[in-house]
Amino acid sequence: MTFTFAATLAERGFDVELTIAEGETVALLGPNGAGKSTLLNLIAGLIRPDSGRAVLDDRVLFDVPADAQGARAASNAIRSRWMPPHARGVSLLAQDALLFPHLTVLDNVAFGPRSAGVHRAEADARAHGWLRRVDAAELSARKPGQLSGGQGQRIAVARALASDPGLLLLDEPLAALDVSVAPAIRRMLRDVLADRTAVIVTHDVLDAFTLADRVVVLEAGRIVDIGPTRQVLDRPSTQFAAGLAALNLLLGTASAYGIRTDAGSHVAVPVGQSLPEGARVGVAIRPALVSVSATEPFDPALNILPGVIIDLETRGDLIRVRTDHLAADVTPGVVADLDLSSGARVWLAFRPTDAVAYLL
Ligand SMILES: Nc1ncnc2c1ncn2[C@@H]1O[C@H](COP(=O)(O)OP(=O)(O)OP(=O)(O)O)[C@@H](O)[C@H]1O
Repeated sequence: MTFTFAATLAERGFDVELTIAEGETVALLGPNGAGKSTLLNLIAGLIRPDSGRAVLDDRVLFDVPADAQGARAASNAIRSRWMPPHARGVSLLAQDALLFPHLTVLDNVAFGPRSAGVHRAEADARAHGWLRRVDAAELSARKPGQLSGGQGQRIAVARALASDPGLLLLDEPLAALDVSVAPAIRRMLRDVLADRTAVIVTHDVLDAFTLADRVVVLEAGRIVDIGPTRQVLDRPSTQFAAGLAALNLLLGTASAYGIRTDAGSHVAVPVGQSLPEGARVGVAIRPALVSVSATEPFDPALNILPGVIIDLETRGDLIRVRTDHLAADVTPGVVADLDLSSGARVWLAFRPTDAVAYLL
């Protein structure tokens, strides 16, 4: 069930190419408006690309040559191919479980196989099987109106899988759920996604780590980062991915003495770490390893960068001091002692050995 996809949609500034291996789950991350839903909707067949081609297990979902529209008008020589959504073998699970309100849970789950021509007894048997798999067997006779949010989402997953899709698309499946039920649903998804080809849109880095083999970071309709989950989040190449991983990211160029950041600062990296001079590099630093001073410290052993505080945010026992460059996690006592507040000018320091530098 390898899936290959390429599509452009000029109206939304969208231009993405992606291949997903059989059984692989890919997490799709990106800021609001990045094009995550557009990608899912193009795969599901809910919107048409200007150009592109998508193939799932040798079946062409769409094939729209770049000049198809002009050519059709001119000669009709180049034809687009377009498979309707219901024939694609793709299930899209939306954020809110959209179950048929008048059908029982069992009939909701059996709906897919029945529509595909499977006999009632067999469709019901499959539906019971999926309800057991999502730990919701006892809900089979209920109507959707009698379900909690978490129960509804379990049923929606069972329904999406009952039609045995070659590709499962999940659009923030945990976003609408209470934090108290999300862990159980995440465990269930981990179980059902284990050997399945799937794309999951999420804003939660925990989902990426627990559910996905690979992450794709979209920004402004393009892929800006792609790779194994740990690699992309441990060694981010975009501020967005760094933010998800709660890391500071400095981007720059390797010099003979360390890194020259794009903002013009010099940063020393761990001794012995040699990066080819002139290469593009990222430097990741955990906010907990950054200290804040109100006056410029003098310590040649530290990297020291200036910053202007943008905001202060409580994070458990610590306060995250976010500046225009780096963020630092400090105790409330430090905030009080230094009288830190938005707009204040501060100095941020970290040891070279606490930075991780890597080629981009
Ligand atoms: N129906 C539409 N018609 C025209 N443009 C749209 C439509 N829906 C979305 N867009 C635009 O396409 C771009 C991508 O939007 P999309 O909804 O795919 O982003 P997203 O990554 O899913 O965002 P979010 O995280 O907010 O759901 C945005 O610029 C958006 O304004």
